[in-house]
Amino acid sequence: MNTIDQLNFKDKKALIRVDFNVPLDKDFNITDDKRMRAALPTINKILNDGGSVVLMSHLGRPKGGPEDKYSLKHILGDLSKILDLTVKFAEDCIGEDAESKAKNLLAGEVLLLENLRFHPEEEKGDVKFAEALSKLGNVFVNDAFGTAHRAHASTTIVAQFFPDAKYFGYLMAEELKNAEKVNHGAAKPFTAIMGGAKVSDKILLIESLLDKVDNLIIGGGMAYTFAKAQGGEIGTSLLEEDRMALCLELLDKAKAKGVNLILPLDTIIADKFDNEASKDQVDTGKIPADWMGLDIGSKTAELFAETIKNSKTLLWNGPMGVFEMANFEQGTRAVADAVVDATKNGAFSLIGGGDSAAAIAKFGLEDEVSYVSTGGGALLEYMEGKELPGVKAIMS
Ligand SMILES: Nc1ncnc2c1ncn2[C@@H]1O[C@H](COP(=O)(O)OP(=O)(O)OP(=O)(O)O)[C@@H](O)[C@H]1O
Ligand SMILES: O=C(O)[C@H](O)COP(=O)(O)O
Repeated sequence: MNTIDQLNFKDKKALIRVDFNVPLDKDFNITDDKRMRAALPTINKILNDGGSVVLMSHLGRPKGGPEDKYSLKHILGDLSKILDLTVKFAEDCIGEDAESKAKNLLAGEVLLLENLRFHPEEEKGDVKFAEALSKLGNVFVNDAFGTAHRAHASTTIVAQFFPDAKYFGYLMAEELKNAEKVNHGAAKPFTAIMGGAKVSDKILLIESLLDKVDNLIIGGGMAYTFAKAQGGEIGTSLLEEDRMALCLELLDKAKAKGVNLILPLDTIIADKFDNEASKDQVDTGKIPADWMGLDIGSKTAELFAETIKNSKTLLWNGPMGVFEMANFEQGTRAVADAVVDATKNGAFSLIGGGDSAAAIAKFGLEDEVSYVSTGGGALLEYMEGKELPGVKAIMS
């Protein structure tokens, strides 16, 4: 793998694609800076070699033009603090000002470019736009694992302007190494834990996992569509009616492939979507009308934990309930604790997806699992067996 270890960056100007798409609150405070910290080893290696760094990223999903709330200037202060130097800023990611700031950058200095997605050409993968970006450095480094599934100008197309000078950053290499441990040659028993809101987001992943795993645990909002498809009553719980037939198909496929597909037995129900709602615990297929399932029940938590603790490889994507509300976080916490126990007993545990990573961070367990990915969609697509365009562009 072509990583930055193969180059001494002395007097080089590295154009680095990072994924600084971090969550901001309404006052533009960063609520989780993990993705920024994860890029530090790459940036520091280049600076320590005596090189300079031009950072490019997107933030959010602007509608094709500048929008203040998506400006990367909001993260400039934190980035300077984390790097312990004053990061410079270019108010447009291409053009004269960016070019002259990049050109005048001295060894040890860092320039951050404004949000790439303020130009619609970025998401279109426009070649001219990519060429304009390529003028800002003489080596291209891709360290944006979280965005590697997008064939955008800065993640993919720009690489063609650096045929002999394109490298993976350390984060990218680490993410791929850990994802690979699960994707190929995972130690058995291999258990995947799927949760989150929707079946439709995870269909391809579930289908591809059925060829690899011994156990497939399904919790979270998506479990109610399975319950309803099996003839259960689910009240006002999350339901994707048009996916019920598919759920039955997945159950059949799991059976045919000898995969132990485990669904919730019981559910914590609420009379409204509110932390202060009235609560009760019932069997998953017997939820009264007007009540909704917001977490797995205690029997289910025990059942899931038992399977998890007996596993040697674990992939977890998606929370078991509405973990953001303290009264409905128990199931997710129980699964997190079981993943930690299994890891202590020698299992390899990979946590992926924005919300599962947020849950693990909320419980303070980030250092107790094997690896927490910075990727959401990118990790899912990789696990589905798709080639990531951002990765391919460096390899080819
Ligand atoms: N029973 C439920 N009812 C309603 N919402 C739920 C339920 N269980 C989980 N959720 C919600 O699902 C959301 C997470 O779903 P999502 O599919 O986005 O998870 P993820 O795969 O971890 O993250 P991402 O795909 O964003 O990287 C959380 O906000 C959580 O509150
Ligand atoms: O948060 C992510 O998953 C990445 O930054 C990609 O963002 P996108 O889904 O808006 O392309």
